[in-house]
Amino acid sequence: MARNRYDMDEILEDSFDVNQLKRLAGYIAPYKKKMAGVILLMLSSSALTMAIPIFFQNVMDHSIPEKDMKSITFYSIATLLIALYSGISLRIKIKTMSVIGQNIVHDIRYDIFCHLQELPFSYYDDRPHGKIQVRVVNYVNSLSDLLSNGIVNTFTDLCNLIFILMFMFALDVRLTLICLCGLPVLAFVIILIKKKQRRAWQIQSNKQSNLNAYIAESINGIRVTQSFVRENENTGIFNNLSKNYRKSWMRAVMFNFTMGPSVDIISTFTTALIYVLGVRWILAPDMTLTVGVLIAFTAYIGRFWAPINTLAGFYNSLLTAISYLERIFETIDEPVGVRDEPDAIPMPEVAGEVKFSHVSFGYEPGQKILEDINFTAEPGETYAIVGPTGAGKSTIVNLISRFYNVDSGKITIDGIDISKVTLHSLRTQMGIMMQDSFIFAGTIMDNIRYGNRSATDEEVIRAAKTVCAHDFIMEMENGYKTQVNERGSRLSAGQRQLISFARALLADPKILILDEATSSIDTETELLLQKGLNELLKGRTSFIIAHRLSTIKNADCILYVDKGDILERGNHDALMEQKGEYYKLYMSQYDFLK
Ligand SMILES: Nc1ncnc2c1ncn2[C@@H]1O[C@H](COP(=O)(O)OP(=O)(O)OP(=O)(O)O)[C@@H](O)[C@H]1O
Repeated sequence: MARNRYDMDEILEDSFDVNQLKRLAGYIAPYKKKMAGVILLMLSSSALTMAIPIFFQNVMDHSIPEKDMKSITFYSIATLLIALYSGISLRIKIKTMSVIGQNIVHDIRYDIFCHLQELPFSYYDDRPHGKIQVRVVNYVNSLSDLLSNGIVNTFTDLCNLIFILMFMFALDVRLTLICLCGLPVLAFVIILIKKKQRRAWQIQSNKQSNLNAYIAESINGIRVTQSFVRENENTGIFNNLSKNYRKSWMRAVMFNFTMGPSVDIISTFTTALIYVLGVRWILAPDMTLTVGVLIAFTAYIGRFWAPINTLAGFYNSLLTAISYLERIFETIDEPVGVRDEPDAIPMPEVAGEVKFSHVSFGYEPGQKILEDINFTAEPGETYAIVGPTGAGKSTIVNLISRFYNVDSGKITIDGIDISKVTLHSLRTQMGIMMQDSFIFAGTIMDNIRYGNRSATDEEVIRAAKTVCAHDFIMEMENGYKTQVNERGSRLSAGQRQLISFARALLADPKILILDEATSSIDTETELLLQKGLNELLKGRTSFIIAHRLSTIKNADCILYVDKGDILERGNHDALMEQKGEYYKLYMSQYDFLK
């Protein structure tokens, strides 16, 4: 999917791919034994209930005329027992199938989530996150009914139909043929609306996705919305999207609603015809039909159309589910752009030499963000990357952690090409602090420990102390046990950065990447931090991106990047002497501070 927005529909598949159902069958397979048990149970109960109309026929044609109370009592008790057996079977079916249905839903959702964990940043860059959520939550949920009831009901109803037809044929062939006349009419209705119905559900799934995307975006952007007093405009956009969703849903569901009434109309017509002809045959001089047979037969007609109605319902849910399945499997099939090569080896413990050799990269095909980048950071060196906004600084460090693969050239660590090692072994040797210091819902302790799950409380506290986060944490009501919300909304931007800083340091990495790590920290804290930082940078290869140049003056090497190219390189003094771009940038900040 090229870049998508909340108001852009996703591309709709034209023809239905049967493989999707095969894949769904793969999820159902582990439960097939239990399902078969339920189907058998339901079939036995149906077979028994099927005998009830025959009981009626016998009572009407024999027991009542012959005043045989014994057989009437027998048929009554048998009918009661059969009803009891059906009730218990139904209860077992509902319970078992609900559990199985929810298990399958869980399995599918688990697979999508696992896959999402591996998908490259570019996948998330390209679409609204709400459109991803809707697949994991709503679309998968929508399969639940189909999986818990649909499949078993379809099997049992198909078998029921066969049973019923056998009984009906045994009772009266002519009446059965009249009843069957309705089926071609129903098939014609299905063929007539099938294509439109499928498309309507696909459109509905798109509109639902758009609406979800906008809700997610609005929640994330609520501060900006309220700051710029955009509430009314946003409500208007939401209103439109919601109306579009309602409209698409109404249209899709209208097709579904066509099925039930069609079945009803067709069944009423055939039943009426059966009554008319049946009564005629009863009244005929040769009396080719008895009253008992007609009564028993009409009881079967109801049972004949009931499964057809459920099958039509199943067909509806199948068409609905298919439009969701397309999206679900599309997500699961999304290629993991950055993944371990089949022969990837674990990266041995590194000393920390990072080398870029003729590296070029662009986020989109044909676009160049970095062009022929070359540099070598020796183990333990601190590299600062500076330059104007959008120059490509974050892109360089993202490539070191292999969040994206390079288009050409190579990046090596200690001489080993990073594309040839496992991502896990590579990233566990890096401490990365990105621009958006993401805070997860949980305690502050958990958030710092995210960098190293085996760290003790003491180690967490030591890391926090080093980055000067300890004091503010201790001032909070529960210290390290204080609960913070997702995104850390109750923390200041600087506090969030300090926590992420501690998280990166706790990983005790050989390679440290700090992307704008100190941009929201006040100058006083930064000075304090600098001391701890200097200690920590010792023995680690570090890449620091900073707009505030005072923080990187001591770097071993400063790369001045602009438009994806390294324009200047050297330490602070050398670059100042050069009186080039770095000099201008530094002086402009210096003048500004004067
Ligand atoms: N995910 C992305 N998809 C497409 N283009 C991107 C993506 N991320 C960044 N870019 C583009 O790549 C270029 C370099 O971005 P980058 O984030 O590396 O800049 P930067 O130097 O770190 O900027 P800043 O100082 O503002 O953080 C910019 O033109 C930006 O628009």
